[in-house]
Amino acid sequence: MLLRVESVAKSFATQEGALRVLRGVSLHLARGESVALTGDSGSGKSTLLHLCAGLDRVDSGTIHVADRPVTGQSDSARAALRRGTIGLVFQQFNLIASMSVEANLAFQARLAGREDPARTAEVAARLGLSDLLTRYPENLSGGQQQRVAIGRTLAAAPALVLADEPTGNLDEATGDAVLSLLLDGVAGAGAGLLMVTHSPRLAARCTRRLHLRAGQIVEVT
Ligand SMILES: Nc1ncnc2c1ncn2[C@@H]1O[C@H](COP(=O)(O)OP(=O)(O)OP(=O)(O)O)[C@@H](O)[C@H]1O
Repeated sequence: MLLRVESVAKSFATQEGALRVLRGVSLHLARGESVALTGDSGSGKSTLLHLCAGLDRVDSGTIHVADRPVTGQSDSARAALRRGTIGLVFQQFNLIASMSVEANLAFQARLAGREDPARTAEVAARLGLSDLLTRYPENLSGGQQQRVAIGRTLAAAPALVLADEPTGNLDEATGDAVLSLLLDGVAGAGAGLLMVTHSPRLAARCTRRLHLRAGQIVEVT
């Protein structure tokens, strides 16, 4: 199993006391699956994604990615797992402003120890970025920037892609096109995708849909 989340609980301390955001969340995601995670604003979607990425710590429960534990690990061990196995795509494109598109595309693969110019070129071609390689992020449209962010992730060949509203900053038509590239790229690589989205329309394009309600997962069929 590529992603295994078992009975995860997470609270945040607030001025009104502990806010129990996740109350025993379990989910499984296999290779080749794309799973949409929907839920009302504040239901804990981003919190769950961050926990899966090892960017935050659970209160209780366990998370494994590619059979390796995320929970109960040191910050550096979680960072190493993230670098090697997980690709992150956020609503904010998070490109490195001082680097060209080509350097941005290669950056994560290098961090993962998997720099592969042929794969990077192929990903660039597939995402329609081949003519933009020498540009800098500030000279790209939003849709182009997000294609670079997705390309950067795919060029590193992660087993699991975690995406938080990856098309949230894009207009509908551009977002649809970018999501197609993300879904095709993940499926083509035999990876798995967990994608947070507000949009039932976008969620319907994934192979499976989960909904967070009152701190727990409900499967939507
Ligand atoms: N570091 C934090 N400290 C305190 N509260 C937090 C923290 N992070 C998140 N929260 C709270 O936890 C709840 C869940 O937040 P989260 O961002 O996971 O929701 P979400 O479902 O992704 O929401 P949205 O759809 O609006 O992005 C919210 O009430 C939020 O205010």
